[in-house]
Amino acid sequence: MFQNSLFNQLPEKIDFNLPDADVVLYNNFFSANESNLLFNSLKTSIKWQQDKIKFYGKEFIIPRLTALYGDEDKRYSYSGIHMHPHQWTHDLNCIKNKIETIANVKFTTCLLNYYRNGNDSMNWHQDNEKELGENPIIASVTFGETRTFQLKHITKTNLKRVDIPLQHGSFLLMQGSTQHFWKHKIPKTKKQISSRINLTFRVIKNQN
Ligand SMILES: O=C(O)CCC(=O)C(=O)O
Ligand SMILES: [Fe+2]
Repeated sequence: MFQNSLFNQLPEKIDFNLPDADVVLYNNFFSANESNLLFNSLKTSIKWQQDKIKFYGKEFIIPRLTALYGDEDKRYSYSGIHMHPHQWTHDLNCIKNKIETIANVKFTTCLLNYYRNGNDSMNWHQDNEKELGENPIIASVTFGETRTFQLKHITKTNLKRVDIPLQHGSFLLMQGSTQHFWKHKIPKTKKQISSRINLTFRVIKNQN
């Protein structure tokens, strides 16, 4: 306990005040100790897979590993990949409960990304699938290596790109009109870096 209180940094809230968006970052939302434990546990216990996507008739291997967990009745499709969720685990429920106190919603689904090294990445996109509803709320948690999260306004090209380093134990919350007006990505880096686990909690509306 003493060690924790001495060495752990306090959570820090940063509101980016972006036009047409609501993006807030909490650094050190999870303590260093909690983050280390969760990183190691998720790395080995999550059922990671590597998917292929079809783009203009050609197949591409996605440059990262992914996994879908969540409520059993909530399927999720993105980039032509249809995923059926695995059941919530103890780790995921702990993380979900903690972020729900801030986000004020009950998340139904968690899409996880495992970036093995600097060559793994995610291209520009908006999380605006129709099952996420009109104004998607996306809660993004990072464990492991810091990667840069880039945001770019879709129509106001005079606005500068925003680069946000997402650190071990951080929690980024995107909501409101963010997914209508801004796209985001995780670029590759030539730096020799180790792996990062990202969890994006989402609310999937009722499906038939
Ligand atoms: O790895 C990240 O921080 C971004 C993940 C993301 O944008 C997504 O899963 O939709
Ligand atoms: Fe995304």
